[in-house]
Amino acid sequence: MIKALNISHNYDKDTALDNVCLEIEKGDFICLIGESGSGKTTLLSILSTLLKPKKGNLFFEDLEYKNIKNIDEFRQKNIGFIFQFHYLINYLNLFENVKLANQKAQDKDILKIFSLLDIENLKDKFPTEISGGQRQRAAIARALINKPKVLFADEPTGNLDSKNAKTVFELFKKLSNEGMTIIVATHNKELAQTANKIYEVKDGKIK
Ligand SMILES: Nc1ncnc2c1ncn2[C@@H]1O[C@H](COP(=O)(O)OP(=O)(O)OP(=O)(O)O)[C@@H](O)[C@H]1O
Repeated sequence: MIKALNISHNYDKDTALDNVCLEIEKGDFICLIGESGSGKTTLLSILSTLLKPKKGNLFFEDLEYKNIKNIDEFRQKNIGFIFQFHYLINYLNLFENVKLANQKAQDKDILKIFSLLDIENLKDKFPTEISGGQRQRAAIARALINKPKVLFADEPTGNLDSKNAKTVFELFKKLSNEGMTIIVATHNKELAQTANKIYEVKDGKIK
């Protein structure tokens, strides 16, 4: 699904990623673990096309990223993102937040995803009226509405209690079993065990 060849990156002088090679298969559920500052977010940002690497080559299903003509369309079709902070819009209810991410989405499809995440009864609530775990599930619904081939998540459970965090990882597992490729950066080594592959990032390299 994704192939990274000799990816290096630096922001200023210090190396953030050093010659990383990685192959990710369709349906993989991968956790990137490692100390703060090791390079997880940088790697996730590069793999998800948000950040252009200084060196190396990246392929998505044999298409080289630098040959992608319309990056917005590419992202919309293929890639979903979840961040530590949900970034939902407080003035819109949960249903409207998801609809905003895909104006063409059918109402029934939004409700189906809400039901999968067990938040269908919250569709009319605003982000300020629900718990952190519920907000994060709504952010996941927003990422899923475009049916991404690859879902990236950067510390998606950093704000959640252990029960909600476990639910989120179990959902990732379910989605990967259904064929979605999932790549998650996390500090939580215990939750990382839910994944089918764990890579430790250390000093900008994959150990
Ligand atoms: N925008 C930036 N400008 C300058 N240096 C940066 C920037 N973002 C990251 N870095 C540096 O790049 C290196 C890798 O950072 P990165 O955020 O990828 O690590 P991380 O493993 O995700 O850390 P954390 O677990 O704390 O989020 C670190 O040395 C960091 O200080």
